[in-house]
Amino acid sequence: MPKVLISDKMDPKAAEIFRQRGVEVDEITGKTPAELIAMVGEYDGLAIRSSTKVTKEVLAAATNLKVVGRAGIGVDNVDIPSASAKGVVVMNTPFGNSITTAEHAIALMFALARQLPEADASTQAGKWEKNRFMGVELTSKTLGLIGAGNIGSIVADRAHGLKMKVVAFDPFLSPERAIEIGVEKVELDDLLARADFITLHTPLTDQTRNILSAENLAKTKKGVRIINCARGGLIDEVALKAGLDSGHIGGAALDVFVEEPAKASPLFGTPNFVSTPHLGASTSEAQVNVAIQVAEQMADFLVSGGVTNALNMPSLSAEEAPRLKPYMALAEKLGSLVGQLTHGAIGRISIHSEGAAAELNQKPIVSAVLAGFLRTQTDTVNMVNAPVLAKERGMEVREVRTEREGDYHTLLRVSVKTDAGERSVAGTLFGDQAPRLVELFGIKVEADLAGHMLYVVNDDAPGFIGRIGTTLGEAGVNIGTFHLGRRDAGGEAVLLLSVDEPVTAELIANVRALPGVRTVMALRF
Ligand SMILES: NC(=O)c1ccc[n+]([C@@H]2O[C@H](COP(=O)([O-])OP(=O)(O)OC[C@H]3O[C@@H](n4cnc5c(N)ncnc54)[C@H](O)[C@@H]3O)[C@@H](O)[C@H]2O)c1
Ligand SMILES: O=C(O)[C@H](O)COP(=O)(O)O
Repeated sequence: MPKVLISDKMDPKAAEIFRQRGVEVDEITGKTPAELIAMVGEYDGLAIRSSTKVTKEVLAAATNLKVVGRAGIGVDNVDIPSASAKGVVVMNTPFGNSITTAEHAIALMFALARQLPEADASTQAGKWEKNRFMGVELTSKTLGLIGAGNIGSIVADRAHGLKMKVVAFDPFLSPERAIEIGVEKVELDDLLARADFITLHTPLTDQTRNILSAENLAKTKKGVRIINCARGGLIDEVALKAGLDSGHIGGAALDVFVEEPAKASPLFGTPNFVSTPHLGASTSEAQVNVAIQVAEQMADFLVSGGVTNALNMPSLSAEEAPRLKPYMALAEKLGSLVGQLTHGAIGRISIHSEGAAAELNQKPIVSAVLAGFLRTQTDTVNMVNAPVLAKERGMEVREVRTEREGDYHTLLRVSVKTDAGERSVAGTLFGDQAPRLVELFGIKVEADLAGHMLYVVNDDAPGFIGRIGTTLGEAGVNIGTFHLGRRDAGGEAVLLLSVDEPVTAELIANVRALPGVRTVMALRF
């Protein structure tokens, strides 16, 4: 039974779903990195929010880990390259807390417009400072969105209801989408110059880090109010403090900080500064959503191989998984066969799906071919890291589909281009389930690729089969299956034998010494 650790505070629905789906679950929150490292080895899955840092060190200690599930959106607390290199799938729940976070941004915008936290503190202190607090209306003001994805577009929708004009800076926003969500797409400098309120909704990347730098803050309209419910690090906090102190910035509300937990920011106590402790996603509705989603996604993956919302692997629905599974087994075997039979650098690998195979999601099939191929070069490859490793090794990966059926109702062909030319192998599924090799380097064969095998290329001549049978018999090696194919009578022939025990170097030497033998190799599947 797979075992999952929930290491951050999560709605109880998550544990309930794991148990219902046959996944054992421990909930242990608040552990130090060292404590997490000591315990993570026993788990197949790790369910987290933003507190648990899934570092390279944690991943190195996670010897059984297959999946990290983020109940939320941001995955900047997960070392995704290290997870991919280790073959660990990383998934998030990209929509479960979007509305809640957008609402928090709107709440902070109101808090700034009417100085609600300061007015509340003063009133509860018995001061009744009615003349001290003078707010601004939101109606007719310009809201500048930096990032107009899921959350940014919900903020835009709510802002329209408040009769605000919305301008957006997002290099990846298409003009059509901008029209659809009712925003004016602008350049950053234009936004900075025009916005009365600015709200940030981008991930933290090398391009967005410090997007509100001292220089850019200086380009804003005097009195601008700024809200950040996305990630600390998008705003230069020192420059923000200076802008608030000088009065150029009329107010700032941060839900997220460069250092979290933020316990001693120089911004604390600054007039017109409002803060919350990373509460963007903290509503009961959002927490139930993300807990249910993450548990279902992780259970799907651990129990039936379905992949949803993975950041480092193609999606594969739990419904698709059973249909794709035999294809992935075939793809991995074909990849492994060409990997074992090919020597030297590979310039290009092509994966051609024909007939029924062409109707399927190709990404998992391609990943499986690459994993099978690269497993002959490295032990650490799997479906997650295979495309990355192939790229690192300079391999060009081509995907071709032909929906028309050829000789077989379904066929996968894997071709590799090396210095010696292009060679290909092809396989089908018998009864839509059992993988079978049907072509090997242009020669028709029909073989099951399983266990220990002996591959022989020889001259097609009478008596050869008897001689090889005798050689194996004398070595005490039992033959399981025997598959033959030949290019033409008297020409090149191939022989694929499955044997019950590993093929020894001595046996290979004995077979190689037989008359007419051109190539002998041991294969393992
Ligand atoms: N405070 C919280 O509790 C909380 C809750 C949920 C999400 N978040 C954070 O909010 C952020 C946005 O979430 P989302 O769901 O809207 O993500 P999203 O991926 O749907 O949208 C992000 C948008 O940023 C845009 N973008 C990327 N690079 C950009 C750049 N250089 N300049 C301008 N725009 C750029 C993208 O094109 C995209 O449209 C994430 O970082 C997420 O972690 C915070
Ligand atoms: O990216 C997110 O989903 C938010 O930052 C929420 O983080 P949390 O789950 O720690 O509240």
